Amino acid sequence: MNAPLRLGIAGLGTVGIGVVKTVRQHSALLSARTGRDVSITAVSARSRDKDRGVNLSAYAWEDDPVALATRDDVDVYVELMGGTDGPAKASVDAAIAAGKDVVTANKAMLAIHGQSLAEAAETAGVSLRYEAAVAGGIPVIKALTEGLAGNDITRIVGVMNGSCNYILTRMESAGLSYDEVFAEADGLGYLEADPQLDVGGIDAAHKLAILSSIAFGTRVDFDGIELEGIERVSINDIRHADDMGFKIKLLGVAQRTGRGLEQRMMPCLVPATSPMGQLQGGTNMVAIEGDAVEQIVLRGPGAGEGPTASAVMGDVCDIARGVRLPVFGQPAASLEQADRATAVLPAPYYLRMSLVDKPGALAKIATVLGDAGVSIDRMRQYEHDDASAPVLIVTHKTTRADLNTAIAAMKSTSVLLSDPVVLRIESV
Ligand SMILES: NC(=O)C1=CN([C@@H]2O[C@H](COP(=O)(O)OP(=O)(O)OC[C@H]3O[C@@H](n4cnc5c(N)ncnc54)[C@H](O)[C@@H]3O)[C@@H](O)[C@H]2O)C=CC1
Ligand SMILES: N[C@@H](CC=O)C(=O)O
Ligand code: NA
Repeated sequence: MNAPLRLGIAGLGTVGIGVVKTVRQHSALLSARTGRDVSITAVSARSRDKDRGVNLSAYAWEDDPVALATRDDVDVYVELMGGTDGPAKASVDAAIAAGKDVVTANKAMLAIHGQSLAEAAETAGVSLRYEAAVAGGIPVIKALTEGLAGNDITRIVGVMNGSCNYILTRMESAGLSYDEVFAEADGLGYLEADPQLDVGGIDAAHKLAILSSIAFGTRVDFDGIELEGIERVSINDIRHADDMGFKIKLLGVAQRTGRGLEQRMMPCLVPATSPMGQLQGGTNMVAIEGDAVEQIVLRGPGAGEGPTASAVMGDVCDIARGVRLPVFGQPAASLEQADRATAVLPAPYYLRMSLVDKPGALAKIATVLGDAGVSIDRMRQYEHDDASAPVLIVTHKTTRADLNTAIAAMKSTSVLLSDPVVLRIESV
């Protein structure tokens, strides 16, 4: 048996306690698979006295995560507190400076500080691993950095926030409004402490930024993501989209467009019968497309004690086995600063609009679309109420620029009662 691998764990919440339980339950399995005894020597969290349902008395306690990260009897610092800066960042910096390997689940920190952390870790010759940070229990980081390393990755598309998928699918199945389901999800503890991170698309965008960097050899660029949350998705949008054969998903898409990198996280339509369209509740799904492999689809739990601990322990096992990889799959110094590109590639779009119920209103809309070069694939008009007529249009593939031209022209026709809802349709 080789030297033991000693963990120091900062953060004893959902993920931290999951890791403590896994290390205990699977000690024989971990040593059989890695050839080393994997054990915990010290822990840290905000409150020492809190009952976490697990006896922690065998471990040394540190109030300060920086002190934990630099202890002589800690080989791997496991950061499971969260937060972009503050103690998480300070302690990871300290661990790297002290020559410790680091495992974290902190997507917010990596999405903002990924480049500098990767450079520091690689300069210090230590590992910085983060499988739990993206799509929880799904080994998507491992798939990209290792299994698909021989591919030129062409596109990543996925549902990466379980809370948003839960809200959207629950709205549909229960026929409830966004506000009602948001309150329900909050009550069930499904949302982050700051729910805006979930419903604003920010958490999912953090994850997309990390995946893009590995897939396209670029520096993590969270600010380059075109971002829109799910707060404005109404039950009507969900019902009408369903009527046209689509589901609404908070979808992340990253792809190379020429020399630029396009990154989007926003509500999109996907075919109702597609695997992505059928994704229910808090499950995540990521499709990766590469020139050699064509497409692979990974699906599984994106959050929760067990799935996240599973991902953390996968990283710990690699470190125990001596597997060392550049943080983002290639040396951080070689990552390119990509130009930002917006959605230039054409796609079909879905438009929902409310028109004045007067003769010729629909004809005016069709004319402005035609004038802008936007071709209509399908159209549906619903029973009108006293004053307005709801209309749905699915276009053929068009550029967002041409569609914007058409929408601007629509607004000056005086037949629109409110701004149209515009959603891109993605093929997955
Ligand atoms: N809960 C989940 O399913 C997932 C969580 N993550 C990430 O894992 C990390 C941890 O998440 P959870 O376990 O859900 O959080 P949590 O809120 O359940 O637990 C956080 C723990 O960190 C400790 N902590 C927070 N701030 C601290 C500070 N300043 N000093 C010392 N201790 C501090 C708290 O006392 C608590 O023990 C976050 O980065 C989160 O984004 C990633 C994937 C899934
Ligand atoms: N809030 C996140 C938790 C895991 O990253 C989600 O809902 O997916
Ligand atoms: Na993962």
